[in-house]
Amino acid sequence: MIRFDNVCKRYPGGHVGLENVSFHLRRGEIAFLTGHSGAGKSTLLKLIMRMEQATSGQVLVGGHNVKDLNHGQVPYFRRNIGLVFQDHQLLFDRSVFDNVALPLTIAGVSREEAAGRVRAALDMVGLLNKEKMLPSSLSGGQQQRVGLARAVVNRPPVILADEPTGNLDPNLSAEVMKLFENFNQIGVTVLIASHDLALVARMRHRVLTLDQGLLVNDQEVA
Ligand SMILES: Nc1ncnc2c1ncn2[C@@H]1O[C@H](COP(=O)(O)OP(=O)(O)OP(=O)(O)O)[C@@H](O)[C@H]1O
Repeated sequence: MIRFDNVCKRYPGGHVGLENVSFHLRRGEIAFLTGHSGAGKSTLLKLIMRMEQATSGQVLVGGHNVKDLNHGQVPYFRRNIGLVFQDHQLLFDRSVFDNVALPLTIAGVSREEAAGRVRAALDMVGLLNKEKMLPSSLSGGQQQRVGLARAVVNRPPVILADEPTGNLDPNLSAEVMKLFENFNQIGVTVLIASHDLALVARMRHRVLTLDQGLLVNDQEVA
């Protein structure tokens, strides 16, 4: 589903983002991406999203080489990928419902059709009874779950998460990780960047480890 073949990324000024990285995340797989600050985790996720382009090597997502996408195809390509961030980037003057509906509104889905999908997504993250509330009245863990519902409302085949539990305490982090596992169990391919090594170890999934742009470890779970 996501394949990197000898991918190098150099930023202007010669900064190394990634150095000769190769791996294959199969359809329906779940994996973590770890490494110290600056190791290249965000760079790797941005290359999958085509927010950055490889300097050399190939990035394939769903069998498509992302470098072949033209400007107009990129927004459609990105609808296949649900994104979850540490700071969840919610709109604080809109209700939970409107926040989750946003990707559907942008895609031109009617409000009636959107309503069913939004409620299904909120149900999956356990927030069905909060749809009319403003994000500011929710806890940090609940806000992160709104972000997760928004990421999956389009039913994307892939979810990418960048430090999704960075601001959460250990119990809430475990709850959010459980939700990623639930999505994975219904067939979604999931890649989660996290520097929380203890949490990653407890989850017992494949771990890709970056160090100064190099993929130094790719550990499958027995
Ligand atoms: N736009 C950019 N221009 C120049 N260098 C960059 C740019 N973005 C990232 N880098 C460099 O690429 C390297 C990898 O950065 P990246 O953000 O991918 O690391 P990371 O593992 O996600 O770090 P963190 O955990 O701190 O977010 C770093 O040396 C960084 O300084």
